[in-house]
Amino acid sequence: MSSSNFVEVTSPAHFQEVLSKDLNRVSVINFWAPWAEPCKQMNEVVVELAKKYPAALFLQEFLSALAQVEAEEQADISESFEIEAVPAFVILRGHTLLDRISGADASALTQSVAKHATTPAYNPLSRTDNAPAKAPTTVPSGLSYSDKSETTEELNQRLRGLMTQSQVVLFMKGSPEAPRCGFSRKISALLKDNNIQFAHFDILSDESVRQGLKVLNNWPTFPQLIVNGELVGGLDIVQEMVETGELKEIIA
Ligand SMILES: N[C@@H](CCC(=O)N[C@@H](CS)C(=O)NCC(=O)O)C(=O)O
Repeated sequence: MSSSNFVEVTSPAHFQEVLSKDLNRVSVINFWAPWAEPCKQMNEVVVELAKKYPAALFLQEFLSALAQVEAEEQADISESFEIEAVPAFVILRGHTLLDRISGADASALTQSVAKHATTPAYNPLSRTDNAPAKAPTTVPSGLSYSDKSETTEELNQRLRGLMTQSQVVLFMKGSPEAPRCGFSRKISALLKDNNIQFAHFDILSDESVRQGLKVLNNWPTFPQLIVNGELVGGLDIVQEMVETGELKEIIA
């Protein structure tokens, strides 16, 4: 049995080359990192899907870059698909985006692959009617704002409540046990290593909190560490404050 539909991506050039070989072929890109526990389970799902759909291509994109501290070292491929946490999946036909799935949602991935890998490619040459050609489906990027009808004032009040739920609160992607971004993984390990007790909030679970905190704290990224209700900073600042002993001072 051939397993040539299961491919480890080695570079952006390799990725482009593989996709360009057959523009009608459906590809499933698995963005994963070894330190993110949910990826292990999803990798197994991907192996099974690759067996079930031999005509589709399953590309494995190992995101060591998301685990690194320097944002500029982020891999080009994950950046171009705006991958902000692992695991994440992108489904393409040729270079056309068909769907994206964020998180360890095995059933959403299975359903999406079943839908796209078995739908024949749209081929304008075989059309027999005069209906206008349909554009490929655009899929929500997963970045949509929460549909809660909350005023800015109410949101800020909720954010202040979350920021003061404990002396030290970490707003992060995922949880300390299952971080979904390298920066969040590093900061929670740093706090644990320094025996700092902290509460955490997964900003990927609430888009209003995610966007609202950026504005309220005037800080564009996560993680955000809050001490005594005030923003201290992200990973770089906290790392520095641990080294100088300053963090322990403000917590004591
Ligand atoms: N140098 C930053 C790195 C953090 C960072 O770049 N975070 C990005 C990627 S996880 C982020 O939160 N982007 C905004 C977002 O995802 O909403 C730090 O010290 O914390």
